[in-house]
Amino acid sequence: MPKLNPEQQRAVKTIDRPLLVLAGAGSGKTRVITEKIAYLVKQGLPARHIAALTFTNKAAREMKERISKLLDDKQLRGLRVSTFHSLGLDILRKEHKILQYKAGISLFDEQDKITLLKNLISHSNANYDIDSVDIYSGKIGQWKNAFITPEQALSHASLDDNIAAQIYVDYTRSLKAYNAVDFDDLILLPVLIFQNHAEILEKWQNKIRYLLVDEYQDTNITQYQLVKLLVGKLGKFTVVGDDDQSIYAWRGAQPENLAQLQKDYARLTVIKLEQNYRSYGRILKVANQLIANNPHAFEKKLWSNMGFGEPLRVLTHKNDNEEAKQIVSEIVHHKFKTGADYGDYAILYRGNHQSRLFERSLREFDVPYFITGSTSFFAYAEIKDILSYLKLFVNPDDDAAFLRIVNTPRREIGPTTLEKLGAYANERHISLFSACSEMGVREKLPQAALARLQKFCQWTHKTAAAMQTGDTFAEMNAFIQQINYHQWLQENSNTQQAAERKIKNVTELLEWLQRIAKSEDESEAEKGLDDIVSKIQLMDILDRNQDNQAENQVSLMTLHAAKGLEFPHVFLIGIEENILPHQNSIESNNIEEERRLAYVGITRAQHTCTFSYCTHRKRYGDITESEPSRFLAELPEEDLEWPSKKPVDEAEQKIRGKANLAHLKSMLS
Ligand SMILES: Nc1ncnc2c1ncn2[C@@H]1O[C@H](COP(=O)(O)OP(=O)(O)OP(=O)(O)O)[C@@H](O)[C@H]1O
Ligand SMILES: [Mg+2]
Repeated sequence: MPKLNPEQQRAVKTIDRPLLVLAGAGSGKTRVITEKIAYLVKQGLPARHIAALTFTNKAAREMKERISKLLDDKQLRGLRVSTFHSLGLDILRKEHKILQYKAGISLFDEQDKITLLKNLISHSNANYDIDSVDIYSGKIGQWKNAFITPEQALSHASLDDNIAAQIYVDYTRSLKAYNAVDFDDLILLPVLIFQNHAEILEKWQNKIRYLLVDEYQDTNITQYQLVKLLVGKLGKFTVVGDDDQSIYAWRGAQPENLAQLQKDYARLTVIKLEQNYRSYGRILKVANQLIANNPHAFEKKLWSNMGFGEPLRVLTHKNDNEEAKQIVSEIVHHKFKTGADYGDYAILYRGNHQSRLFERSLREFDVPYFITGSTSFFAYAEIKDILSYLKLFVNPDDDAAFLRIVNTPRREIGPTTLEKLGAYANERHISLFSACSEMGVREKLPQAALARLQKFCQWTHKTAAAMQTGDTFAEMNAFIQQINYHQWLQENSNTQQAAERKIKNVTELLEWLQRIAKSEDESEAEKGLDDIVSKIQLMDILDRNQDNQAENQVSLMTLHAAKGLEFPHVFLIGIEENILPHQNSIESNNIEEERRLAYVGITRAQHTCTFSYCTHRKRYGDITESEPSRFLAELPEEDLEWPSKKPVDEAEQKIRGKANLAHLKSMLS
């Protein structure tokens, strides 16, 4: 490992006061975090008192890996390196009683949330509009991220937001009735607990005596509250971030949190790192010039002594099919010429849908690849089914799980029955499962239908008990047999092949669950069914298939997913108006965030960075004309190369015109 530079060393050794490391891409911020953890342990602070927080499981995993090279197993024991959300889940699972939650809390994902909201809307007499369900859902998320409770939302909401605020109140009440929380609650509820119960806060402050946060610019208001509460007045923390890489405003991120730190902690030390160890100088120069077009609250410099490097290429294509083909063929040739590994290449894009044509070309060329964040294993119906059963065993009040599997496989429990049951449960503010055993429901449902429901409930109880007391995994296999699930999959698949694939997925899920149960984990010794289920639920929501990439595969991912990573060769594709910058951002005049995204993309590159755009592209079934992104015109002309001159002279002229204009402007100002 090369030595840390003096500023990095200062950052590692500053432990007696709050510290902010504010620095550009590739300057070693994440490295400071990992080295600092090792330093703290070697200074005598046991690892179990240290927590490091990141935003994705992938980042957490990478960080753990880096630290394990610096410390041995014994020194590492109890170290907490996790996402904000899994720390929140941990707190909630230990302290749920204070909020009158029962053990076995269910975690609702976005789809569960929408289903619940729709259900509330359809059973309510209030003036709710089913077509606005996405808007309500978004609003509720924004409130939770801004640390606004339902009561506060209701009393402060504008006329426009009033209905959403009412739904927020109902939604919160229903979640509680189902013993469920949503993703945003994983931060919000721990903050509420800490704010209202000093003794619990003190316990956690004692547990976590030093806190480190990576990518701090992406914290939202509620996350900042959590950090503030945990570190207390002493402010034993290190946070690192880069305001130019703030790309989660749409999820409530507040880059202002960087400035806020200075106001909240008078003793805050700010360290800036200026040397970039990742990229060739030219890549850095191009990135710096692009981001200079954004206003800046903090002045940062960034230089590299890795050598200047070749000009960055801009490839133009006549359509998106060609783009995919040519880039894949470039990669194959380049690899052949230089002896690089496929793992050295990354194809980055603005939206997930852009990966499709590339996948096809990669397969045609027989190039191994890995897509981060594509359709998740957890999105498969059979996986959702089995997980819903398990969720229901852990928490019978989980209505989302109940509805998913009460009639899968078929039990002759139809929509009319469920509708009547739902109306009754809603009236009484209880879960569907509880409603089945109430006296009052007898008047609402035909006897035969109710008998079938009750039979299902009894079976659920019995199986859940067996799973909790007996051999969990043997019981899991047993229940899947009892419900004849494999046969049901056979009957409900179009081909034998599809059925086999689904059965294989189920087997894989069971193996995975077993691995989770066995995996040694920082803070938990016991691994009951509810532990396993909550772990896998969070994995599902956070990860969406970001799991173990094999070596020697080309990486495909969105710019958002690429944050924090680095690759020798980067292809930034679809650098076109309405894609990057995204159409929505153009319409809402939010170009700065798009520029930061482009900056994140360019700064992932170590040796080469190639841009590519098309003059025509298929959108919504039609061929439409595409214009190169305005960001290309903001880049220094002398550092770009346009190899494919012929077919698009005109477009290039246009860009060069703009580039000259930008150049002139920058000279004049
Ligand atoms: N002092 C150093 N000497 C040599 N290499 C270093 C040094 N510090 C960091 N590096 C290397 O530089 C690269 C970038 O470091 P790191 O990922 O920590 O940067 P970062 O500031 O977190 O970047 P980003 O803003 O993209 O998250 C890594 O490959 C890291 O190993
Ligand atoms: Mg980093």
